[in-house]
Amino acid sequence: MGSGTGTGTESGTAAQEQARKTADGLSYLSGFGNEHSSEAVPGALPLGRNSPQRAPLGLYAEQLSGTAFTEPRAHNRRSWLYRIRPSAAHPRFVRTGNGGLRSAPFTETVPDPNRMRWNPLPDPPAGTDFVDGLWTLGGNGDATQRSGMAVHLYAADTSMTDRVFCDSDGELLIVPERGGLLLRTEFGLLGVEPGHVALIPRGVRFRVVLLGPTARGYVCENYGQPFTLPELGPIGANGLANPRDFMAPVAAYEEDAAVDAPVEVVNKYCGNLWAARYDHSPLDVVAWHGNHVPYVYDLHRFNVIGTISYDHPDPSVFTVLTSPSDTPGLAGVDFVVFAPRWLVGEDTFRPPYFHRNVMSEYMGLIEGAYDAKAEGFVPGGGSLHNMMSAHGPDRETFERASSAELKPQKIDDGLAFMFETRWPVIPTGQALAAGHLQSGYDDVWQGLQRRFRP
Ligand SMILES: O=C(O)Cc1cc(O)ccc1O
Ligand SMILES: [Fe+2]
Repeated sequence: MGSGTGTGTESGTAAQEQARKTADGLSYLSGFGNEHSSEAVPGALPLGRNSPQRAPLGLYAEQLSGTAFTEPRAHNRRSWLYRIRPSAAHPRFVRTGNGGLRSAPFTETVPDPNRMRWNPLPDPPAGTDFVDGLWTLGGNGDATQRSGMAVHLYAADTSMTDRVFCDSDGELLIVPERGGLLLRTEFGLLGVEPGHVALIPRGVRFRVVLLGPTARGYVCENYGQPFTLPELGPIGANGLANPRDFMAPVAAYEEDAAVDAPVEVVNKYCGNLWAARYDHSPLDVVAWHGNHVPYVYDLHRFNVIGTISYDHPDPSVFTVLTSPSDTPGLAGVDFVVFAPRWLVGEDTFRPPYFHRNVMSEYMGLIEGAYDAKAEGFVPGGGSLHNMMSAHGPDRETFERASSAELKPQKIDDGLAFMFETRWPVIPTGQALAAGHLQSGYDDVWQGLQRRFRP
C-alpha cells in the first residue's frame, strides 16, 4: 500500500512555524501547543477559511476535535485536515478481539495496598505488531467518562502494514525502551527512539513501523484532559521541558493511485477494539492546520531543576507533561522523568526519601539504573507504589547514601520515568497472574536495622 507517498513541505509564515530537520532525517514543526500548519502539496491548504465551498485540489475538509468546541481558548484543541477521501467514507465497525488490552473502569482485581514490581514483558510470539503487542498492567477512572488513565506495555517484532490504530478513549504517550519506531500518522511521520517520547492525540490514526528487529516500551493512555506543560511558577519563564523542543510532523500522505488497497482501521472505543475496512489508506491527509497534533520530545532536552542547597525536592520538579483535573494542582496523571543531573545537596539524604504518597506511582526504566533501587528494577520492568503505600530507597541504597561522602555527584547512568496519578492504579488480572510479576518485592526493605539511640 501507499506507493504515492507525498513528502512534506511546511507552509505558513516563518515566524509562525519553524521547520527543522532532525537526526532521523525527518522534518518537524517546533513548539508545544502551536497553531501549526503544513501542506505536502503546495496550495493544498486553504487560506483565510477552513471550509471553502470547494477545498483546494479536490480535497475534503474535516475537523478533528480534541476538546469540546466551547472549551476556553487556552485549552481548546482541534485541527483541520484536508484529505483525499473523508474519514466518514467507511463501512460498519465490528468488534474484534481485545488481545492483551484492558480498559477503565478496572474491576478485575481488588484494590491492593501492596507494592508490586514486574520484570520486562516476555518476548512476543513471532508476527506481533504494536497493536497485538499491547498488554495492559492496570489503570483507573472510566474511559466513557473521559477520566483516569491506563498503564500499558508493548512488545512487538513486526511492523503494522495493512492496518492503522486509533484510540477514541484517550491520548497515547508512547515511551520506547527498546527499538526505534516510525509513526506514520494522519499528520505525517514521527521518528521516536528510546529516550524520546511520542504523543498521539485522541482519535488520530497511525501505523507503527519498527526501525529495529524488535520494539518494547510503555504507554500511558490518558483518558482525561490532554497533556500540557506544567506551570513554571517561581522557576520563571524557562526550564523543565521547553516548548520549542516538542516536534510535530509535516504533512505527508499515502495513496496508491493505481490500486487502492484496503486498510483496516482498528478503533479502541470505550474499552473495546472495533475494526472497519477502508477501501483506501486513511493516512491520506495532504494538508492540515491546528493544535490537536501528534508530537515527539527528546527527554535528554529536559532542563532538570533541583536543589543547590539542601534537601531532596519533590519529584514534581521533574514533570514533563501534566493532565490537569478540575482541581487546581491535582493531576489526572503526570509524566515525570528522572534524567541525568548533578546532586550537590549538603547534609542531605540524596536519593528519593521514604514516603507515603496520596498519589499513585507507576515507574518504568528506559535505560541504566535508578538511584532509589540498587537491584531488581530493570529496563523494561516497572514498579507500582499505589496510594499511601510506604516506599523509598531499598536497604542497600539507604545504607550507601546515608554514609556516602557528600561531594558533587553526577547521576548519569539511567533514565527512569513515572506515571503519577490521582487515583490508585488497579492491576488487571493478567498483571497479577503474570510470570514476570516479581515475588518477594517487600524484601528490598527488609533488614533496615533499628538505629535509634536515645
Ligand atoms: O518513589 C519514587 O522513587 C519516585 C519519587 C522520587 C523522588 O525523588 C521523590 C519522591 C518519589 O515518589
Ligand atoms: Fe514514590
